[in-house]
Amino acid sequence: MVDRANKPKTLSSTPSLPPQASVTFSEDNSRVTAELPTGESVEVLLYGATVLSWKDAAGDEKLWLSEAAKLDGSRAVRGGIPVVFPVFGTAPDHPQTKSLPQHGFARTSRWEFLGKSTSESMVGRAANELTVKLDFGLSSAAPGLDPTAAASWPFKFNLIYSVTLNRESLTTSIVATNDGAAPFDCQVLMHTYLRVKDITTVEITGLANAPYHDKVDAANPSKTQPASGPLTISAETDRVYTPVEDAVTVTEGGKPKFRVTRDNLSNVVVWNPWTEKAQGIADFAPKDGFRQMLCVEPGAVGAWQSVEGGDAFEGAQTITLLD
Ligand SMILES: O=P(O)(O)OC[C@H]1O[C@@H](O)[C@H](O)[C@@H](O)[C@@H]1O
Repeated sequence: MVDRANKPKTLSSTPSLPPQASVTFSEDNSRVTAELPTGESVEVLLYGATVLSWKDAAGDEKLWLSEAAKLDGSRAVRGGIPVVFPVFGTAPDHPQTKSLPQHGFARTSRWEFLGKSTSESMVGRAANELTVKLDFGLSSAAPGLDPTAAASWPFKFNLIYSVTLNRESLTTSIVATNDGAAPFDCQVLMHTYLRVKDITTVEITGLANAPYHDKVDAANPSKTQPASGPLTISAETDRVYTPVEDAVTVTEGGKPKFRVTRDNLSNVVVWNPWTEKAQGIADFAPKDGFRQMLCVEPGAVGAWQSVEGGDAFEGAQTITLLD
């Protein structure tokens, strides 16, 4: 074989397809799971469009889910991220929503999976820009709508709920459209159960000077968070904050763990049932599981959002992993 001085270089191999996120359904079509090629994953139950699980590339779970949570559509899921709409808690004095069950009907309706969008077309993007978005829908005409909703809330509405997984964050966003002529009032909240290792070493910052409604202290509910020092949890805590800042940070053992950023959601509820309350919640297990959870719930619940016919309310949270 003649050795040529200017022999052509070996052709680089044919460009392979960029890595893609996978989206799969459970056999019974009750759940959809998305996984990035780098290993991060999110699992959503169509019942409630409830995010059940969010794992990082190492497989570490970021959300708390009760061992006794019902996942068969018989009741709202205890854990993960239930969607609260159109009422937070109950509102006996609010004529439009007074007949609705606690936290409304979005978390007890079966949503439709509308589709996925991924970053697969974004050739050349860095691995940390990989993303997959799952869209879910629920409307007043949907077959999966909780029958109590149709009976108690006679408005024409359309909800789109999107769950977006990135390598280091999870975003959930909602668009609530009024498809009818009559205006409706609503409240929206994402009831996120964050998983922690030991609640006694958890600190929450980003609430300085925030007014809050203390649901545990019925006699004296209107308070303000001090200007300095983090919030720590050492007893039943159930507070509706109206923070000045648009993000709260959760640290554990002195290390930043989660940043929860709100977009057009002016409140954040901080909830931990602690010992006695956890005992009384039938689907809360194990009973000392309150030590491994902290609810940080971005929402628009301090006031009613009035949505005119043809208009929409939009809000989102992004939870970023800091550790
Ligand atoms: O038991 P549920 O309906 O899921 O509600 C759990 C908690 O949800 C929180 O958002 C409320 O502030 C608490 O008051 C409530 O106890």
